[in-house]
Amino acid sequence: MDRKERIFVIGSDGQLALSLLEAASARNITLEAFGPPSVDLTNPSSLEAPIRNFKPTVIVNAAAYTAVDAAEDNEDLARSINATGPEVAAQIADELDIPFIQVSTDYVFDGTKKDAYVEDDPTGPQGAYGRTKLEGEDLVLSAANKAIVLRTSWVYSPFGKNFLKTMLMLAKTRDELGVVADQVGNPTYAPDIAEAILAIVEQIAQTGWRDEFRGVFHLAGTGTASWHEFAEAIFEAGTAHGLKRPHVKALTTADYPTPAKRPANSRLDCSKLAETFGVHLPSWEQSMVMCVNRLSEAGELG
Ligand SMILES: NC(=O)C1=CN([C@@H]2O[C@H](COP(=O)(O)OP(=O)(O)OC[C@H]3O[C@@H](n4cnc5c(N)ncnc54)[C@H](OP(=O)(O)O)[C@@H]3O)[C@@H](O)[C@H]2O)C=CC1
Ligand SMILES: Cc1cn([C@H]2C[C@H](O)[C@@H](COP(=O)(O)OP(=O)(O)O[C@H]3O[C@@H](C)C(=O)[C@@H](O)[C@H]3O)O2)c(=O)[nH]c1=O
Ligand SMILES: [Mg+2]
Repeated sequence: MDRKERIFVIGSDGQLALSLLEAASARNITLEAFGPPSVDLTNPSSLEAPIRNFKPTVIVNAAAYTAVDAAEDNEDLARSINATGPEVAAQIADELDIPFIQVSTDYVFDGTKKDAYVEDDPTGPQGAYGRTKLEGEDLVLSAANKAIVLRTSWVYSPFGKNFLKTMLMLAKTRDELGVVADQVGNPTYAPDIAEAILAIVEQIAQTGWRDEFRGVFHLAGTGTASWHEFAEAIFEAGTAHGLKRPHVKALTTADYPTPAKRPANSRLDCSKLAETFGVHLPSWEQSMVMCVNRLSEAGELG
């Protein structure tokens, strides 16, 4: 990486922000992460001074309102964090003539497609979270010429809240639990997303900006799972660390009602990313085992 690169990250303690901090520090890359109250997407006027003072060569937005069910009752707040705040950040990037990387979600799709989704498939969010994230994609692409939207899915990591950590916590107290088996997607390890973003930044630094970099790209872990299969694999990995393995009943979506509707299929075809940037994520099984091992080493499984 060109040592002159300076990466400004919006969001400081989420799964992706923490993964970016770790990946950059391991590689000696200048990257700083900024969150509320100093950089607050609900207060877009807070963005300008910290960004300009930092003199970034690229901005990565790793912040979002990610509480899928709570978003149903808080859509205005979700919109300010997922859409209108990022629009202002993208406008600033455009004024500085630097790339702006926005992270988005598989939940922009309605889930009715049989095959994996490609970037220009029709969207159709099923809930407020997906709706506001889709608005964010459009606003960012309109605001900044050098805008890259990376849609990822089912993110897990040792950090923050995620499905993998929820399952490992439930395994401590439950002999049996039910998990939906009729929603399929691509589990994605946040540290893998962070490595991919750094590789994209490096590619841009090497070749200079190219028109083909602008637009939407799918970026997800390799391989498919249902939430039920993902849970079973997590428990299997846990047994290597002495965790007891609960029985996992396969549920239908109707058996597990939630405020927000989720897509039945949200598998993402990531070939455009591989063709454009040469970036390909590891298999989710491999990364999931690394994540469980890491939690164990940190004493967080006991
Ligand atoms: N988690 C997932 O399963 C998936 C996530 N994504 C997308 O990936 C990206 C990263 O997600 P992930 O790291 O998992 O999210 P997290 O929920 O782990 O973190 C979200 C981050 O956003 C910050 N944030 C919230 N509100 C504001 C605000 N008003 N101003 C500035 N920062 C704020 C939070 O800060 P604080 O803690 O201080 O509130 C937190 O650091 C997001 O764009 C998300 O939509 C896409 C697909 C799946
Ligand atoms: C905890 C739990 C969940 N479920 C179901 C509910 C849901 O259909 C599915 C996943 O549950 P969660 O609520 O943990 O995951 P969810 O919050 O829907 O995860 C999503 O987050 C946002 C931010 C994204 O962008 C998406 O890509 C996706 O990762 O599993 C069970 O069936 N049993 C359980 O015990
Ligand atoms: Mg959730």
